Amino acid sequence: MTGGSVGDVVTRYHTLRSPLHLESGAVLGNVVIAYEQYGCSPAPGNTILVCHALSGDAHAAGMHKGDKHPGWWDGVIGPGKALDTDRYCVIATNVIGGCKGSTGPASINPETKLPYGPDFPVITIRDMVAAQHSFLTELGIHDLYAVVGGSMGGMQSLQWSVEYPGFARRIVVIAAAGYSTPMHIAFGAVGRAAIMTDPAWKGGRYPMDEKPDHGLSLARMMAHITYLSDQSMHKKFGRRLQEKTEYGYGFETEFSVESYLKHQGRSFVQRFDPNSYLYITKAIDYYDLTRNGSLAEGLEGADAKFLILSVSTDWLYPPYLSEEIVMALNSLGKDVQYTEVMSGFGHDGFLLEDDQMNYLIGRFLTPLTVEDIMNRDPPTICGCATIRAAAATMIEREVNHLPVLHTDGTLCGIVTSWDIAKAVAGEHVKLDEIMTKDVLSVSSNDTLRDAARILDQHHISALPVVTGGKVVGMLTSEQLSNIVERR
Ligand SMILES: CC(=O)SCCNC(=O)CCNC(=O)[C@H](O)C(C)(C)COP(=O)(O)OP(=O)(O)OC[C@H]1O[C@@H](n2cnc3c(N)ncnc32)[C@H](O)[C@@H]1OP(=O)(O)O
Ligand SMILES: N[C@@H](CCO)C(=O)O
Repeated sequence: MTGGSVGDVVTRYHTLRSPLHLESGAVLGNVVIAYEQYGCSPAPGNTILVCHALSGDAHAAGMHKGDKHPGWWDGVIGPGKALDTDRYCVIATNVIGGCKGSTGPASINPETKLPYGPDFPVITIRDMVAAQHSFLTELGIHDLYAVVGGSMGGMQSLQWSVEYPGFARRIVVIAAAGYSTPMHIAFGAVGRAAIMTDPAWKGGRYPMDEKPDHGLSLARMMAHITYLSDQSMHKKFGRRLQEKTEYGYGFETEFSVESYLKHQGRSFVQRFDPNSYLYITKAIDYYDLTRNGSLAEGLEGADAKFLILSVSTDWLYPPYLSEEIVMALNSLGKDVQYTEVMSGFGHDGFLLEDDQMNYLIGRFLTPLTVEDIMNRDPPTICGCATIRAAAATMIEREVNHLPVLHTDGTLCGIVTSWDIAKAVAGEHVKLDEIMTKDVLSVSSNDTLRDAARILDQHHISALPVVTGGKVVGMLTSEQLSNIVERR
């Protein structure tokens, strides 16, 4: 699926009119939410909220003037892309606790006129979602077509489904989990230790021009390894040596992977605040929808259609964590679709596999309808015709089903090749004697899932497509199976 870009964009800022009552019991006032809005104007049922991962922000798509890279999910958001801005209003926000415009530890505490630093209250994924909900309702948005997120964004998506059941009709959870595993917590702990043991950290009360960048850089270097895969690292770096760029243990050369990680560490400290890293990784570690006993109990209240996606080589959020979500949702009878995306990129695959993300998310958000695959010129037969004439038409047009029409062109029945075989055995002559009069049909904008459900429930293999009483097409189980094979 290709598509255009949303073009030049700007980040906007909204100050919440009401204070946030956080899960810890703390109250956070004067909360600013940084956001970007793309595509259509928000209207009931057309707004999609995009939730970012650990180091993401509100700049999900388009270009900021002067930047060399677009927003972090530009490949999936835009005209004709999965998050189709010709069809939807797409909004991305920066989470509270972040450092890209929304209120976080680096924001000025109105009481002290100094950065909050360690005085910033502990925040959770639930608090992030509550802030998004307050923001949206203050913008006059009281429902969502979908919430879409990867990694920590996927945790936010899941939280949306249980915190505000029914507010969002569709929930997309990518490369995520219903809880943080001990391994997640372990990586978070080492990253936080790297920051807090940096002498420049000063208990979190560091001057903004003397941040513990060394510790933050180390935290990012380690975390970034978890976003890649053994396969992608072999391919990207191998054992290549390259000229040393800076400290390299005194050797004249260093491995390509060393240089890459140092680059990622260096560029990360330019755009991220160490205290935000502490608060957000802690929020990720605290995330646990199983805390009331099981994931199924944690998801019980959810009211939405779900798409769960995992990445085959993701060893930070391995597919089993997504499969657990799917099994929990299935056990609750929820409407859930699941795909393991085949990718060598590891966890960050959800940021790189644009074609697969566009296809899978696009098909879920904007499902194929009957009109997309129906036979638009189906042969029909008049109810006054003979069985012989119907048989001849089926042979000539190589079909097994014929919608039967009244003289005014409206549908009055359907006859199948099996009906005709029975008729010949029973020596019937008139169509009226053998056709099915109580005809099941679909409309052109019904989804293929709904059509497939009718075919399956009634053990039939074709459905006339009817608009205004007139037959405008024909959908057969063969067309549906062709679609499945092409997927
Ligand atoms: C998901 C969210 O919510 S937002 C967060 C998304 N953004 C990030 O995580 C930023 C850091 N993460 C990344 O860059 C991720 O790897 C991705 C998925 C976003 C981008 O992946 P890729 O397109 O494969 O880029 P890659 O990871 O190779 O990094 C490319 C950069 O590394 C540099 N690089 C590549 N190899 C080397 C090397 N051997 N030595 C030094 N630098 C190197 C490139 O020059 C390039 O520099 P740039 O950052 O100035 O563009
Ligand atoms: N690499 C992305 C995904 C992490 O889960 C980020 O830094 O946010």
